[in-house]
Order: sequence, then C-alpha cells, then structure tokens
Amino acid sequence: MLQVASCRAASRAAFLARSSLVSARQHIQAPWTLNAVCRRGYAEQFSRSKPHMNIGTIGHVDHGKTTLTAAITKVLSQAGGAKFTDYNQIDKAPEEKARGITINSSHVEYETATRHYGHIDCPGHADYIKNMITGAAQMDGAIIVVSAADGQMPQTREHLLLARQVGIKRLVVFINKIDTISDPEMLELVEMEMRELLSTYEFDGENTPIIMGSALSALEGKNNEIGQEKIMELTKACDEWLELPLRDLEKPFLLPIEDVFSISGRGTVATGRVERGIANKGTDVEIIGYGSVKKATLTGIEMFHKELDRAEAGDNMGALLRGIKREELRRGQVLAAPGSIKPAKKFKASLYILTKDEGGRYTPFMQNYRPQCFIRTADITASLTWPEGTADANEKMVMPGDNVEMICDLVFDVALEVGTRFTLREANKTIGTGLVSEIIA
Ligand SMILES: Nc1nc2c(ncn2[C@@H]2O[C@H](COP(=O)(O)OP(=O)(O)OP(=O)(O)O)[C@@H](O)[C@H]2O)c(=O)[nH]1
Ligand SMILES: [Mg+2]
Repeated sequence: MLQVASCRAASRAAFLARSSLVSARQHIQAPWTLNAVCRRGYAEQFSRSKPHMNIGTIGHVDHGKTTLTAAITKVLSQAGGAKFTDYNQIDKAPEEKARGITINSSHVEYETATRHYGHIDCPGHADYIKNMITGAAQMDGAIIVVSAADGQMPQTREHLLLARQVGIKRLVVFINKIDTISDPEMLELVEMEMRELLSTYEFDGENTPIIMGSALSALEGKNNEIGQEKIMELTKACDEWLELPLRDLEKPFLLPIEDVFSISGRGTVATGRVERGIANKGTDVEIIGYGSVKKATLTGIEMFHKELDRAEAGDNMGALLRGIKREELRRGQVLAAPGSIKPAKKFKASLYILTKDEGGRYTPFMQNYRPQCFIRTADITASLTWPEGTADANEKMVMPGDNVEMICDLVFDVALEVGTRFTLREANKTIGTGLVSEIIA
C-alpha cells in the first residue's frame, strides 16, 4: 500500500509537471517516477497483455465514490482481477478518517476480462477541487457517482464541467445508495436529470450507460442484486463505453524544439524530446510557432551521436532539416506532422492559481495581469482577461488558490490545441497551471 501513499503525495506535483514546463521541473519532485511506481503497484501480478486505461470516481461529497472504489476492488478480487483495497486503506490519512471525507485522490488498480484499469478516487468536497482536477487530469474516462437520495448536487455539476475541461470524453454514471430508496419514480427522476446534465456539459446524455446500485451493499457482500451484480454491470459498461485512448505512438508526430545548431556542410539541426508519435527519416514536417508555419523535410535523425531511421515518443532526438536556416528555427517552436496542430495566440483556459504555501503568489491579481506562459519549451508573455460578458471584469480579483476560467492572449503564437497544458510563472516562481479549453485565434 506504500504506492498509494506515495501517489497521493505526488498528485499535485503530477498536475504541475504535466503542464510541460521544462525549467520548473527541477523543483517538482520527479512525478513521472512516482506515477510509474503507482502504475507498477500490483502490476507484477497482472498480465500486461490487456490494454491499459486510466479512469476514476468523481462526484459530490459523500455520494459514495470511495465506497464504490473499494467495492470494485472487492468484487473484481473475487475473479482474481484486483487486490481488495478496503475503504480505510483508500481514505487513510488521519484527517480523512476523522472527517469521513476524501481529501487526497488515491490510486488503485484492477482488471476486467478485457482491460487493465488504473483508478483514481477523487475527493468530492468543494475545498479539495484542485485535488480532484489533479486526479481527473490523469483520466481517460470517468465514473460519476450520484446518490439516489440526493440527486445531482453542486459538485456533481462542477465535476462534470471540470471533467470536460480536462478532456474526458466519455463517462459512466453510477446512481448509488439505491438501498435507501423505495420509490422507483425517484430513481427515474435522478436518471433523467443526469442525462440532461450530461448533455448540458456536452457529454452524450442519451447513450451514456447509467447503472443503479449500492456500493455499500457490494462492499459488505449483501443484497447481491443491487450490490455485486451492479458492480459487474458497471465494470462491463466501462469496458464497452469508455474508449481506449490513443497511445502516444499512435498520435501524430510532435517535437518541441529545445535547441538549434548548424552543422557545417550538413544543415540545421533542431533537438528535443519527441512528445508523441513517430518520425521516419525522409518524412515531411511543419515548423510551427513564432509567426511561422514552414514545411521542411527531415533528412536525418540522430540520437546519442548515432544516425537512425526513426525516432519515437520519448526519444531525445536531433532532427536534421533540409533547406532551413538556423535563424528560421528557435526554441519554443515545434516540429509536427503536417496539418496535425495549428498555431494560436488567443485561447480560453482553465487555470489553477497556486497558494503561497504551494510556492505561488501571496496576493491576488486583477485582469490584464501579464505573467510568463510556459507551453512545452516556449516561454511567452501572456495577458489574462475575463471572458467577454463577465460582470465587473475590471474589479474582479483572482486569489491564490482559485480555480478560474480566463482568456490568455500571447504576444507570439505557438502550436496549441484543446488540452494543451501550460504553466504560468512570474519572477522565477510558478504561480499557476492551466489547460487550454478553447482556441479563439
Ligand atoms: N446506504 C448507503 N450508504 C452508502 C452507500 N455507499 C456509500 N454509502 C455511505 O455514504 C457515506 C459516504 O461514502 P464515501 O464513499 O465516503 O463518499 P465519497 O463520495 O467518497 O465522499 P468524499 O470522497 O468525501 O467526497 C459513507 O458513510 C458510506 O458508508 C450505499 O450504497 N448505501
Ligand atoms: Mg471519497
């Protein structure tokens, strides 16, 4: 269980680090290593032949996310697909136990007949939204838990909105605590309202599977028809409805340029770590960012002083480009598969502004604040404003610890897409992290 604890400690760091800030990485404790440990967790026992997917539980406080997480591991452990992780092993911090709520998101693993899942149990309490975002940002799909007794509540809605913003495309709904409801019409009403709410947040409200059951019954091994059987139905719905993410190797090639050299007699070389995809020698690429979209041919690939025919996600490569002068390339641009990504200067973003305890600002800021925006290897001044139509935009303050949606206007364009992560910095400290939610221009 050590892994679970270390994952919790790493969760904020993981969100920060996923913001692709090269120079700030040093002060963030190696999150990938910790994540790798989390993933390894029980994996030694598991076959790696099944496709892996990251999912998790989200939803309003006390609706039963942690109980459901424990119940899934219990039910699947009976089929040999999980190690049972009980409720108090998930909510294990003293404050969580004392208050009976989840504060940190935590990771468990299990497998069904067809898939291997990493599962992140998120907190529902409004005070711990940033831990929820941290968790959700790592998910490819999610289970939203809603109590049949309460129906949808504020964080049911907020979590749906955030799930959409962090790029989750499909969800499965678990209507929980049906052991406490005797009126079937009540359940129908909760289902109907959930379908409407899903559609409001641009999920597929009509076709999303909704399973009704009792996580507590499953955990306690009682009332199998609303307990264990519903957990099996839920995992089946996850297998069938949640789509496997494209693996990095299957995505279009992208290399954020870190450095540029010219090699006399050969040409110009851009170096960096391949973020995704595969590049073969001889292939065409686009150079994007800082006012340019230029075509070039990758005439050579070099790694550790050896020439290669192909580079793939994760490789540190030198890319030799024919017909490109050194002055035409700069750090912060990307090399990308033609047509796969476009440059943009203005976008809407979900921002989390760090508190002073997290190393962020001590004081609030107002609109038109101009921090440095680090996107991949680019470092560009941005100006932040409220979306059009925001009331009292000039008086509104953003406090450290806030989670806000704002418009970012960059002084230069960079390769951007919905879901691109970035970091905001000021005077050598990280003051916020963000996720592009809509490209404007
Ligand atoms: N009656 C009944 N109670 C349940 C059921 N599932 C969970 N509970 C109870 O609801 C309470 C909250 O459950 P949790 O699993 O901690 O809820 P949570 O969504 O994880 O809460 P946070 O993580 O704090 O947001 C606990 O007392 C559970 O025992 C259920 O199916 N039926
Ligand atoms: Mg919980």
